[in-house]
Amino acid sequence: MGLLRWIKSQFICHLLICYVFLVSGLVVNLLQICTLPLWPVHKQLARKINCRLGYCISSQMVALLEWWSGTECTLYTDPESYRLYGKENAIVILNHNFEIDFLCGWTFCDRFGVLGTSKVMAKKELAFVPLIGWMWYFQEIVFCKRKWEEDRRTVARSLQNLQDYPEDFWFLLFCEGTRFTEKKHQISMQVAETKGLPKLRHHLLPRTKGFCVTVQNLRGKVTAVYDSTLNFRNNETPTLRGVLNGKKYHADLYVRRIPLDSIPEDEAECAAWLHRLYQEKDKFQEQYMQTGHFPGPVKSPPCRPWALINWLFWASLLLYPFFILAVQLFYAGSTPTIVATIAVCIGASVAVRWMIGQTEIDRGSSYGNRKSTRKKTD
Ligand SMILES: CC/C=C\C/C=C\C/C=C\C/C=C\C/C=C\C/C=C\CCC(=O)SCCNC(=O)CCNC(=O)[C@H](O)C(C)(C)COP(=O)(O)OP(=O)(O)OC[C@H]1O[C@@H](n2cnc3c(N)ncnc32)[C@H](O)[C@@H]1OP(=O)(O)O
Ligand SMILES: CCCCCCCCCCCCCCCC(=O)OC[C@@H](O)COP(=O)(O)O
Repeated sequence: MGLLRWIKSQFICHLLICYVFLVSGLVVNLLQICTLPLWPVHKQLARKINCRLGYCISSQMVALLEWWSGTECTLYTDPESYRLYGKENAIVILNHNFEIDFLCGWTFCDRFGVLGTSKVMAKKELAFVPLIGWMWYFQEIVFCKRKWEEDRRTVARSLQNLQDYPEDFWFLLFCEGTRFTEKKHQISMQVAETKGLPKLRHHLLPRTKGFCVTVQNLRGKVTAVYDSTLNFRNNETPTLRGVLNGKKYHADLYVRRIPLDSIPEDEAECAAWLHRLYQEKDKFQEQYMQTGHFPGPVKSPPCRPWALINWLFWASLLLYPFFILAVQLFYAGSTPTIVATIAVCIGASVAVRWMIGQTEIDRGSSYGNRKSTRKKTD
């Protein structure tokens, strides 16, 4: 093992990275709370400030992926579409097979300058994840309970709020609604069979309600759907824990730009359109499995320095007082103070482990583990 790899795998490095992340995150969350009085007075300014504050948190994770683990993210797309990325509002559709798929998504957002404004339809449970979930509240993320009877109104309302959003944004939808597992796949294919739909090998059957309501409510604001298919080279199974340990992964993302105007307005047709899209996505994944690459030319955006600069800023601000405190404690600290400090470190470490646990598929929800049935209200 090289020296650098050994250093990256050391607990003390993880502790320092997580310390910067936790403390800066709390500071940012606090600053976000301070913007609350601004919302009724100057909503657009409050939104712009919150985008930049949010960037301070999410870009630290991007920096971890790009600069710490050195993960390579390659984009397969056509040059015509490439010119528009980051310059228009878009709905992004992504497969949901990997623990760090959201992080690769964030990396591309950063490279196209839309990380601060990036949005997602997220399960409600994530709203309670410290720092990230709290930050999302101020970034107007759309939360859903994955219970359509309750979501249909709240989701539509949150989407309508984005109609006057002042900056370009990407709205991410994992239409499969949950991460891929063999069991969930098997069950969703039984559902596909009862609906007379072709079987998918690499995807769960997409849930169409969220997509249709998104298209309906963002029509006029969003100009395109970016159909994105992600995979990792050499059958890598990336984890956030691996990224923190400095492990390098190789992500390949295939993106097709589809004008929103070409998506049917009628709900049933829109749902059928999404099913067809997933059948195509499945073929792209099959091709990737066979050949090791997606169709289309490679047009990767360059890595930008801002995520690293942001991390260096927070690190220089927060690590110096941390070291002073540690030295003072070591030389002059009383036993109770030392014990209390160690307890705080252990607490912070447990908190970060819990947050990382949220990304782990093995600890995922049971959503999609059985066929859900719904009373026909629509
Ligand atoms: C150039 C570069 C391009 C791209 C770069 C890539 C990305 C960057 C972009 C942005 C980044 C932004 C942020 C990223 C950061 C972090 C994100 C992290 C995580 C958040 C993600 C999540 O939390 S995913 C989970 C939440 N989201 C969703 O669930 C969305 C999808 N779901 C839906 O749309 C659902 O419809 C719903 C949630 C709106 C409602 O769900 P509900 O279950 O109540 O109803 P459904 O209608 O869906 O279900 C009933 C119907 O489904 C059939 N059924 C039953 N059982 C199953 C089964 N097991 N599988 C499939 N289908 C099933 C049932 O028969 C019903 O059918 P009907 O015909 O009656 O409708
Ligand atoms: C630089 C700092 C490093 C510190 C690491 C702390 C990181 C905490 C990150 C928490 C971010 C949580 C985002 C999780 C996204 C996710 O993957 O959600 C899963 C859902 O889609 C579907 O859930 P499920 O139904 O369970 O499959």
